[in-house]
Amino acid sequence: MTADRTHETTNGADDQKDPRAELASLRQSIDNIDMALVAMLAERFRCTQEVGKLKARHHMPPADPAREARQIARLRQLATDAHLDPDFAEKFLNFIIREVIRHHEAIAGKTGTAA
Ligand SMILES: C=C(O[C@@H]1C=C(C(=O)O)C=C[C@H]1O)C(=O)O
Repeated sequence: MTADRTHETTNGADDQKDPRAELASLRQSIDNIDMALVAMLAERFRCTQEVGKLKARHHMPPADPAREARQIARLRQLATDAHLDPDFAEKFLNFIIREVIRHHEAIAGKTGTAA
């Protein structure tokens, strides 16, 4: 995409900015945020894989509903404080946790008592 510079202005008013340049700039920020999200998710899954191995070794259940309830309450409060929809934040965390539990079940099934 090429930005058309003919609409550039020096006063910075939103309605006088080149909309294509503004869109490209916002998309650059979105791409940076997505990169950080992927890095953070990868790091979270690296930790939860270790938890899964630990649990399998010590015959602990893959899921911990009490811990999840505390996390959801905390995340909902954080979301509210950040002006993010807490229902969306809860759904997002539940989606991730379901995947983690699936990994833990797979680790327990694979490693059995010898993990
Ligand atoms: C990671 C754990 O295992 C499961 C996954 C959780 C998570 O992804 O945050 C939380 C609780 C457990 O159901 C844990 O027990 O801490």
